[in-house]
Amino acid sequence: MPLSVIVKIWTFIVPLIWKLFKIAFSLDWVFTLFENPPKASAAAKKTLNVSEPRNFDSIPGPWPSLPIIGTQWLYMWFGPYQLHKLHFANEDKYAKYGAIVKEHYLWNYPIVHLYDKNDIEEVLKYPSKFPLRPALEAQCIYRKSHPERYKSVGLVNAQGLEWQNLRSKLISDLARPTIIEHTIKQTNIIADQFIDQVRCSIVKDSNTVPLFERLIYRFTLEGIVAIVLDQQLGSLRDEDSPMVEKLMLDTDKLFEVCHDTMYGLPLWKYFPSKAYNQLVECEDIIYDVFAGYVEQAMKKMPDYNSDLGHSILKRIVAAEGVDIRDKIATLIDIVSGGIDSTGNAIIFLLFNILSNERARTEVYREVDEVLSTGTLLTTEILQQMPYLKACVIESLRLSPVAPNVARLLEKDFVFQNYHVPAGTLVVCETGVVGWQEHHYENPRQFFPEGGMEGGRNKILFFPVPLGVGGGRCRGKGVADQEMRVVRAKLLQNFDIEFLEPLETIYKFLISPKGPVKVTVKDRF
Ligand code: HEM
Repeated sequence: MPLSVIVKIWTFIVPLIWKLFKIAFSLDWVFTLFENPPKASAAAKKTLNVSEPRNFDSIPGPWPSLPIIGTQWLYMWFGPYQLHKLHFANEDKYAKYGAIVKEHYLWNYPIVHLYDKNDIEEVLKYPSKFPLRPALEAQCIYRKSHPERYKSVGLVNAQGLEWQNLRSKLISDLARPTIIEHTIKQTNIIADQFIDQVRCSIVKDSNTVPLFERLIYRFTLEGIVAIVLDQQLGSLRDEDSPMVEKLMLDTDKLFEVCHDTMYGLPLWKYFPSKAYNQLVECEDIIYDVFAGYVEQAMKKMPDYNSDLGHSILKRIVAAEGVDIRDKIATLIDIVSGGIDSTGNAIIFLLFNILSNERARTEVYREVDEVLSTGTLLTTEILQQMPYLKACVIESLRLSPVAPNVARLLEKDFVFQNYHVPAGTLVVCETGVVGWQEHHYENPRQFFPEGGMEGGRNKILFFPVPLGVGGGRCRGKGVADQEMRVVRAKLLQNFDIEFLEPLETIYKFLISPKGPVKVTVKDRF
């Protein structure tokens, strides 16, 4: 056989057989067809003027962007990604396309993902008067259609001057260290009730605690209600509290439906969809419960004017120049923003510590050294536990709860030598940055020493898990305090084992996919 025929067979037939083999065993090939054209060859690159920013349209990303649905097909039943696994999808896009990726939402609206630490820092630290955050459209529509309850779309959705007014008048105290320090006694009381409730829930022979994660969310709900609303719901004292159970399910569901209405096809705009109806139901129930608390507080207003003390509720109720509807909505946003976020972070923290032999030993050593049974955990005592603090930082890096922060650009930027115009929606993928190998050795390993003084985590800007700049999370102090107190008390009292690895699911936040299976044994 002539050599040319052999070469032809080799270059044509063999790849064809290989392709057929791939078709038979996987559908991955379908997606490779839709990826952007191959990157320029080295020779072609030489001819490019690298100092000239490249065109916005040439930003790499999944392809094609179809009429109307853009690249949303990626998340449909036949696509490679799932909306409830968006955190993995966003990591995969980084691996496939690099540090900047462009997708197209409905009507081909572009969304740019940023994966470079410096680009992200540039966006989040931009000295903006009013950082522009994309609002939850379905929630805004619901709130606008209820003017008897909502004057505005609420703190988490408001923009510009309206947002600044709400933020400065209503939630600046939430981040004040003196106020947070004052709330630590309350957090201790709630944490002790939580420990008692865990103890009562241990199943005798197996030492398992059914629905462990629900107990954690009850703790964060009770904690935030005590700190922000000066009340106790009593759900950690009374096992059977249907109202609290409903409230927790509804705040959890609210995150899920916000996720579905934000990332899924917005059919709810045109038809009365299930997701939108669920959003309405959750908002109604949460509103009714919390409005009741604020009304009770309002009745005591004359006393409040004379002594606001350290109470966040009293300060919010007494704030001048803000409509009462905005006060109620802000209290709702604070409380619902603080339950699942901190609850998820506590579960991830426990899992990361207890499934790492070195961290587990060190943490128990520190707890035993610093705490004796029944100690009230004060800010000073917490400061004597640097390893605990480092575990919180490291766990938020390894298992971020809020894996990205979105902004609408206020001016033109150049990222990765691509021109990105003002008005573009960029998603800063802070979670993926925390897993990048050029920042961390073994980034998938839990390594709390990295978060300690002089440790490797210094290279990243820690506040990112809770945002940076003007729009950052104001609940950081509350979350940090709750995480440290409950974890210290849990490990002071119990030997805990996770029976299975934690699976995660994306419901606006990254959450553990329950049930979380643990065994819990009394240490003393
Ligand atoms: C580990 C737990 C938490 C995480 C990871 C977290 C994360 C975040 C993030 C990433 C943002 C957006 C920041 C930005 O756009 O730059 C945010 C905003 C917010 N968080 Fe948190 N958060 C946590 C706990 C809490 C708690 C306990 C509260 C309430 C006490 C809270 C209340 C809020 C509020 C009210 C906002 C909106 C601020 C605004 O729009 O001005 N968060 N949070």
